[in-house]
Amino acid sequence: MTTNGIKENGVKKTNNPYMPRYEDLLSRVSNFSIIESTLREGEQFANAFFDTAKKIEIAKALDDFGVEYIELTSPAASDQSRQDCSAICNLGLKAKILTHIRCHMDDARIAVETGVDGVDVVIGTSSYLREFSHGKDMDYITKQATEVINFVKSKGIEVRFSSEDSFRSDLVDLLSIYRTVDKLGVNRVGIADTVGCANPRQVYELVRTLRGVVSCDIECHFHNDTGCAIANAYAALEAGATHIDTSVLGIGERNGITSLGGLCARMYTANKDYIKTKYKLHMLRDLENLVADAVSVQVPFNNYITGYCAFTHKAGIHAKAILNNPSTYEILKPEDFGMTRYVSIGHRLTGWNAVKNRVEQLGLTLTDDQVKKITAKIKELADIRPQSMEDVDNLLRDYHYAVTSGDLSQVESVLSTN
Ligand SMILES: CC(=O)SCCNC(=O)CCNC(=O)[C@H](O)C(C)(C)COP(=O)(O)OP(=O)(O)OC[C@H]1O[C@@H](n2cnc3c(N)ncnc32)[C@H](O)[C@@H]1OP(=O)(O)O
Ligand SMILES: O=C(O)CCC(=O)C(=O)O
Ligand SMILES: [Zn+2]
Repeated sequence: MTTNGIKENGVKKTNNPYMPRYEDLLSRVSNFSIIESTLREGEQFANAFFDTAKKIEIAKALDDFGVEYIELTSPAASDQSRQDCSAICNLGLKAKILTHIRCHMDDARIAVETGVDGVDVVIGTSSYLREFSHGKDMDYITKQATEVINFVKSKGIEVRFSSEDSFRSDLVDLLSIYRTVDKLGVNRVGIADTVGCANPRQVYELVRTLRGVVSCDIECHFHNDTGCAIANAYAALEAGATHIDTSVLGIGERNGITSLGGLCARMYTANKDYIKTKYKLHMLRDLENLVADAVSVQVPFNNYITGYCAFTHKAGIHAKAILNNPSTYEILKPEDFGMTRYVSIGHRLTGWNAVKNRVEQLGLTLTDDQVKKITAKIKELADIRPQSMEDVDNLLRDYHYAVTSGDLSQVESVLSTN
């Protein structure tokens, strides 16, 4: 690794603190592609059933959003899956269309006839899957992969080879098969955290090691069983991965994979302009609603970007600062995603600055001292039950009316404890 003042490849580096570090040169956080797998991994979600029309609607929406690749269910899964794959290939979308198959010639023969731009080939390399899934050893896998890859390449379309359950596979086996398929000329190799066991540090190390072994692109696929799917995707990009698999709302087998929206949120913090230029972020909400509806789930309340409270500020200390400068408590700008900010004031954690802002929004005029008094009243009421915005607005209007009337008994009546 390059570090200042340390010899690398026999060359002494100068001790310049501004010199780019090796890690920075590896990083692809500002230069990566999304392989959107709602129509493949997402179809493995427990609730998912997409008919042809729904698949086409989702594929078009993903294409509009700007993802670079759309991955579809294996055409070997069923006759309708094969027909749907061809139908989506015929849509003439900007995104490249991929399908995902087992490392098997039977599947490969069907896949190349669908009109896809590329085929994602996968086979398990961990001892679990070698023993209990397909039952093949590494020699057999290598032979089979060679045949399938050469066949797909002979059709002039992209091919990716991926090792399922990469993080529970033997590192020597992994690097050896990746090196072999790289030499065969695959477009990408894939690393898959199939069971969601990996953490960002392990991901960084494996991807960085692989980056030194293959010259092709590196795709990564992360399951979210232990909550690391987005962080792992970020770590992979930092280590030189070029492609990340996502699905809308993260739907997939078990509790799913890196979500498209979550990845956008994370990458926005790394390079806002890059993400804003590449993807139509304001379409995210409609895209998520489309998929949520198709699989009969609600968008989670705490979803990245589009969760109902993702841009709601509540505590008085936050509200004051947000009203002065939204960057104080917002790393994502809601307007960049077609969302709006909301300051909630009808509760006992509110503060006079937030209430004053609401007073001004309503076009009322109160002194700071008066705002503080009515804030105390809001808190008193909210100690009993939360107040809706309408409740608060009515109270503010009543109080304003009372103070402008000059009738002290009316003022006291508004402020008094009932
Ligand atoms: C981690 C992942 O998500 S990988 C992608 C998962 N996607 C899918 O499974 C797609 C949907 N699947 C299907 O429709 C079916 O499973 C099919 C059509 C692929 C296969 O169906 P079947 O022939 O009935 O086999 P079944 O599903 O019971 O078992 C899988 C077979 O593939 C073999 N296999 C499993 N993984 C692989 C692989 N990556 N490469 C080659 N063969 C494999 C298994 O050994 C087993 O073979 P067997 O028939 O000799 O026992
Ligand atoms: O093909 C791949 O890389 C990933 C397959 C998959 O869905 C997984 O391993 O979880
Ligand atoms: Zn998966």
